[in-house]
Amino acid sequence: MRKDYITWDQYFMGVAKLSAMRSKDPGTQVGACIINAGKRIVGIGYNGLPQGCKDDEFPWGNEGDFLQTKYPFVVHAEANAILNATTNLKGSTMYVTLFPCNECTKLIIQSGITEIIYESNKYQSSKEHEAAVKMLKASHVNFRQIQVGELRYDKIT
Ligand SMILES: O=c1ccn([C@H]2C[C@H](O)[C@@H](COP(=O)(O)O)O2)c(=O)[nH]1
Ligand SMILES: [Zn+2]
Repeated sequence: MRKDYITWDQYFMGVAKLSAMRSKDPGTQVGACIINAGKRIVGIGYNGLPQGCKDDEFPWGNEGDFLQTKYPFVVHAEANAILNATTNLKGSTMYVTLFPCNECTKLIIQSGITEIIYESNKYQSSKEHEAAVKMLKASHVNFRQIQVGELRYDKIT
């Protein structure tokens, strides 16, 4: 039997990372993968524009006038994963490449997801992060950080 197979955490975070690679955002690419209690993938998403909004007709910058930035337009990866879900999400787990913002946190809680496994926490000193953590704790949604590193395509044969 092979001994160097990947763990469930590496597998599902790997799927989230693969999903993030579909993002057109030049700044931050985020991917999310939701699994049910039976370790089946039930939702997947990345940060991108809503249906019908063409990637080359909207701004991708992050500075200047609000309407000239991506912020009012991009659907967050977690929201897309929840909206793409194929089943009820009660008791499910979300793997996400970036700690969810406060807005995604509300959706996660309301959808019934009870665990978040994330990798990057690059906005941990923001007020949004503080609000997200406060809501997650109040709602008893568990969260933990894992580091799985870079996806290696040369390992796929
Ligand atoms: O919970 C989150 C938070 C952010 N995102 C997306 C939204 C944007 O496309 C990028 C953030 O861009 P920055 O240039 O790092 O400000 O990440 C998300 O999908 N989920
Ligand atoms: Zn968000």
